Amino acid sequence: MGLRPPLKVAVMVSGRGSNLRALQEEAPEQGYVITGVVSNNPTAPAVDYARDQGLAVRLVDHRRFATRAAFEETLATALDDLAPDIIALAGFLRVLGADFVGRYQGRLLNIHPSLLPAFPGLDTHRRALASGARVHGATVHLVTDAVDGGPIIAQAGLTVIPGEPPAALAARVLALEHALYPYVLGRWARGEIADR
Ligand SMILES: Nc1nc2c(c(=O)[nH]1)N[C@@H](CN(C=O)c1ccc(C(=O)N[C@@H](CCC(=O)O)C(=O)O)cc1)CN2
Ligand SMILES: NCC(=O)N[C@@H]1O[C@H](COP(=O)([O-])[O-])[C@@H](O)[C@H]1O
Repeated sequence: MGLRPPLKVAVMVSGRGSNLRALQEEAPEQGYVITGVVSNNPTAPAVDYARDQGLAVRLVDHRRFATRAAFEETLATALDDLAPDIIALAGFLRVLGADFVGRYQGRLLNIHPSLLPAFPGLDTHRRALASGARVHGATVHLVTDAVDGGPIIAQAGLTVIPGEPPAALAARVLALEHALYPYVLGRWARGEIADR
C-alpha cells in the first residue's frame, strides 16, 4: 500500500498552548503535520511556542474587527492560506458563527475538558466535583453551531477522587487531553475515522 502524505493540521489557539505542544510533539509518530497556528490573541503563550517551533503563525485579533462576521472572514482567509485538511481548536476562546462552521463542517474539531454531554461550557472540573460525578474526562468532537454540542469523536475518562481540589482534577484531565487529541488526529490521518 502506498504511503499516505501526512495529514495537514491547522491549530487554532487563544491561550496557554499545552494541547498545541502535545499535538506538535506527537505529530511525527501519528502521521500528521501542523501546517500552522492561528490565534485571536497576539500575546498568547501558544503563539510564542509556535514561533519557537518554526511553525507558520497567523494572528487575527478579534478586537480589531467591528463585527464577528468580519473577524471570521479574515480568520477563514488565514486558515485557507495554510491549506489544512483538518482544523483543530485547542483552547480557542471564540464562539464561531454558522457561516464559518459551515465552511469547515466535518473537518473542524475541538477538545473539551469534560465527558460531553456532561458539563458543556466553562468551569467543568469544579462543576463535576460539585455534582458528585464518579467519572470525568475529556472529549474530542466535531464543531457545529451548537457550542460543545457537535458529534463526539472520542473520549478519555478517569475516576474522580472525592474531595480532590479542582486544580488537581484539571491537571489529570489535561494529561488525558494531551494523549487524546494526538490519538484522534493519528487515527484520522490513517483513515480510521469516517467522515461524519
Ligand atoms: N460554533 C462553535 N464555536 C465554538 C465551539 C463549538 O462547539 N461551536 N467550541 C468552543 C468551545 N470553547 C472552548 O474552547 C468556548 C466556548 C465558548 C466561548 C465563549 O463564550 N467565548 C466568548 C468570548 C470569550 C473571550 O474572548 O474571552 C465569545 O465568543 O463571545 C469560548 C470558548 C469554541 N468555539
Ligand atoms: N470549552 C473548551 C475548553 O474549555 N477547552 C479547554 O481549554 C484548555 C486549553 O488549554 P491549552 O491552551 O493549554 O491547550 C484545554 O483544557 C481545553 O480542553
